[in-house]
Amino acid sequence: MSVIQIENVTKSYKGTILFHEAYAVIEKGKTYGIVGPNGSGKSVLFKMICGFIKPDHGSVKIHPDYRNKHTDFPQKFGIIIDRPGYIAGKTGFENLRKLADIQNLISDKDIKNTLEQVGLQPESTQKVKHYSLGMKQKLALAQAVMENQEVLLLDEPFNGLDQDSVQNIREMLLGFKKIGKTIVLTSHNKEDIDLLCDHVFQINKYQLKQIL
Ligand SMILES: Nc1ncnc2c1ncn2[C@@H]1O[C@H](COP(=O)(O)OP(=O)(O)OP(=O)(O)O)[C@@H](O)[C@H]1O
Repeated sequence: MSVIQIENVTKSYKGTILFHEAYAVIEKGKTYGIVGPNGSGKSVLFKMICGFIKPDHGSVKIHPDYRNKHTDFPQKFGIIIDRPGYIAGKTGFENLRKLADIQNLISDKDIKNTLEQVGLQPESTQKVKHYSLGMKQKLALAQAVMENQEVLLLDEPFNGLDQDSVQNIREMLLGFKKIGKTIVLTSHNKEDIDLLCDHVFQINKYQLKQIL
């Protein structure tokens, strides 16, 4: 079953072409890597998948199981795109609790378990404004996965992480893979891509070229 179908998508900004008649299919339960140089359109692709921006032509089709009746944002999707806007004066837990309150699907304990899973201290009183880059990244990962979403769109999930943390997050994602989640991620690190991905699309000449 295909979760996402990118069909004939063309997108440009002020005369800069990013995609021209691009196609790709994301199948349920597989892990995909999207690779390409800086500025090639990986984040823009993720934003189109999430319905935050529209293609100029063509379409991004989301399987009905994941369509949301009320918004363009698909349901059962956990995402990292750019850096989430946190409330700087609150702790990691408080930030996640606020986000979780939107759907109210998970308990405080679930949030704390997720913080621990990504390598943050659940009970820490440190405010997010004092977080390091890597800690902010872990918080972004926590918000993406905390609700046990079926599909994860992760733009540069390993950004800013130290080696042990990279290992921890790789293992977390491999665990998600094992239980059948669908994962689409970008990384500039070939090792992450080789280790995690079943399939790889490379942005090449405005197309999504499947290289694995
Ligand atoms: N809202 C926008 N308005 C104008 N240009 C934009 C907009 N959003 C993205 N772009 C441009 O589109 C191009 C692709 O950006 P994108 O962030 O998708 O690249 P990327 O492949 O994710 O890069 P990186 O590897 O550096 O993260 C860039 O040149 C960027 O400046």
